[in-house]
Amino acid sequence: MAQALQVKLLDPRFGGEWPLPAYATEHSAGLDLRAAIDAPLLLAPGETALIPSGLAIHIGDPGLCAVILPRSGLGHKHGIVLGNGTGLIDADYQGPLMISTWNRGDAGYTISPGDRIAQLVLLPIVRAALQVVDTFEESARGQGGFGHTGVR
Ligand SMILES: O=c1ccn([C@H]2C[C@H](O)[C@@H](COP(=O)(O)OP(=O)(O)OP(=O)(O)O)O2)c(=O)[nH]1
Ligand SMILES: [Mg+2]
Repeated sequence: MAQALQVKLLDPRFGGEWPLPAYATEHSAGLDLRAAIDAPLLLAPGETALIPSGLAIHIGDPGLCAVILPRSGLGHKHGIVLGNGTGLIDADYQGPLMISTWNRGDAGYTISPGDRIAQLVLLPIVRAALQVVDTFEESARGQGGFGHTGVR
């Protein structure tokens, strides 16, 4: 069962030379985001560029968010990941979806107009109603973290 999601097509190439946003396979979790640029963009090693997706969404439901994630092929083979790690799209955001694209690799990479350079995943979330306390009920983990359970 798919979740209705309002989307504005900000770039006129959608519905023409670019198909409407769609999931690549029947059970893909991510909706690929395209580089809505007008000319090829060479990202030098270490360089970051904020690339428009040509889309705007309005999630609206505070029980949902969306995240922008790298595509594994671009990330692993070409070092093209996100400058902000993971993009979080708030349910009340109505602006253009932007992709912070970072070349973490050691070779230049050229992004062409319309390339699918990242992906969007819609996720359920729970917002916290914070309760300030002085102590927590002791848990087995306590304050252990950052590898305190070892690696083997
Ligand atoms: O990769 C991203 C990350 C965020 N956004 C948009 C959607 C999101 O709802 C908004 C704010 O994102 P975030 O909260 O991460 O940025 P901020 O630095 O906290 O900005 P703000 O103070 O506007 O919340 O920016 C994008 O378009 N792409
Ligand atoms: Mg924020």
